[in-house]
Amino acid sequence: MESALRAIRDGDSVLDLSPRSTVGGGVEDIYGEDRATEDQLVTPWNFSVASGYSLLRDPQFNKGLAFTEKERDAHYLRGLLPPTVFSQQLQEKKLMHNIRQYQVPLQKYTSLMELQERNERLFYKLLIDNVEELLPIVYTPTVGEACQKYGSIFKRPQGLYISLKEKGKILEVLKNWPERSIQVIVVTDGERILGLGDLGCQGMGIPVGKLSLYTALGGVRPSACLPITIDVGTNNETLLKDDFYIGLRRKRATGQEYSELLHEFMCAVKQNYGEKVLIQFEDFANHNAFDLLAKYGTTHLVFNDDIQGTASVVLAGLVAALKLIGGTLAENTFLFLGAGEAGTGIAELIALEISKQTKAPIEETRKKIWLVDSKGLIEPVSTLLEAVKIIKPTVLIGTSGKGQTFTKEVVEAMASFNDKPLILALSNPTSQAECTAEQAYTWSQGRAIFASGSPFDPVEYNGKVYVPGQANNCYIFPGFGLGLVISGAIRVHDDMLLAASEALAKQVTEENYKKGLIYPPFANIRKISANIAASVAAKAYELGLATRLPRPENLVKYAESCMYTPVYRNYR
Ligand SMILES: O=C([O-])CC(=O)C(=O)O
Ligand SMILES: [Mg+2]
Repeated sequence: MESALRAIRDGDSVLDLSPRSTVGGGVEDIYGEDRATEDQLVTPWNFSVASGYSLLRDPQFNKGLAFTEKERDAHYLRGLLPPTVFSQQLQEKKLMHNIRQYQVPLQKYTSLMELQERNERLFYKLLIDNVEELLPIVYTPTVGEACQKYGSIFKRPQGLYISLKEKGKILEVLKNWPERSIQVIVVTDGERILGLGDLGCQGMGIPVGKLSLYTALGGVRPSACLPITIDVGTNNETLLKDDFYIGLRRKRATGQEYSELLHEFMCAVKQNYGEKVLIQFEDFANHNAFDLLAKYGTTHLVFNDDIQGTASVVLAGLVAALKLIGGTLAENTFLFLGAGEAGTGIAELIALEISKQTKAPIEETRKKIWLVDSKGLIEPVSTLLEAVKIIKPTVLIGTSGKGQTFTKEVVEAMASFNDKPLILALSNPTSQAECTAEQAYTWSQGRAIFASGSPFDPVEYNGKVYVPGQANNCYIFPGFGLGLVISGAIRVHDDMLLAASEALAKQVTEENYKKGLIYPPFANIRKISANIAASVAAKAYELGLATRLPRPENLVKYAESCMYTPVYRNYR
């Protein structure tokens, strides 16, 4: 019943997930409640029409001062609001004015989170209309600081917490979440939050932030998004001793204890939401990230943003950069600092793309790609600087999670044998960036093409303004996920990552290139996402992995028509 209501309410929704009619004219019992026997537990959900005071307290429906005179009469709001009626535009103007008064980014973050919990549509209106200004607040880098202080700033839960205490009961826990038509889950276990390390249960800020971008940038409706944190403990001693820590006070579970909880979770998700729910893994530690992707990639619709999303966004930047530096991908030599999720993911995708372009086997194409980790593992090279001097890469990519590792000497060496060295400092947040934009431009005498994971302001050097790019996976994952959702895809395939990459690179205009940009501006991100979604969906159909049949003819138009818009709805 609830999903039927939801489908009516969200006329602009991405997919109609209302219960299917059966052949006999009845309604399919998707949640198995009609068939439940006495000893099976069901949740006694009760849904009613919100009005009056409770309508003002419901973030999905609240419009604050924007309720019209007619709505105030019809919904028992008289006297509960001051007499003036504001437009959504005026509300937006007021809020942006207020947010700009705060000097401290974390204050901006908490005020935005409070808005999200008070008036969801207004929150998304702000985020969409002011994306370049607000992205660094709700997302990298401020979200990192928010996670570090999550215990202190925690007010209301914004997602599901599944801890070892819930072992054996995960399906029940999923049923406690008030929404049932879930299309995208972002899940973390908090072990490697950005480049900040193990933040345990406080990692929740990441799934919450990523999903708000799924809605704002990718147009997946908010009620279909579910943030989840799996709490198996933390090895962060500071948090374990912190009075305000919100998670389990124990060391991380590993081995069988860990994999059993995750397996129960993965099974419960599929059982509860079906085959087409996308599970995005986020900020797991390396070993678990690779294992989970390999283990569930063949049975579930899973996507690891740190491995696959980052790979796709970086490949797009490289393809675009070739317009500036010339040559083909295969003619370049790549050196990575950091052989974890991002480094390995990017390296593999570059090798795959080169192999497709040149028809050379991937074992061959991997040979132009070098990875160095923090211990300098390629014998006999022991430092990054030595590696740079010996390998003479054209492209240097930092994915080590450690700040200030692209030193002056390293950048100067890159600039000594490259006319336009391509330098990507991808570690997040800003404090972990391998070098700053200013350092890259100054040390290369303004010749570097630079992009970073976290945003940097434009830099003036020798009277010229350089605009750095932001090679962040948020260019890819919202559109990628939308493409999976609108095609009803049931598995992710590497060719979809290549399709997304290509679609993103195509969005870079001549005007952008003239400014030295290898990524398009975020201001157009919804159009970019629709194009990425269309390419990913097209690939899903081509590979026979799509279930939404027949295939819509114009996939870009279809993607656009599916995207959530945050304008207020009128209430009867
Ligand atoms: O969150 C971001 O900005 C990018 C990302 O996935 C990470 O750094 O883990
Ligand atoms: Mg991440």
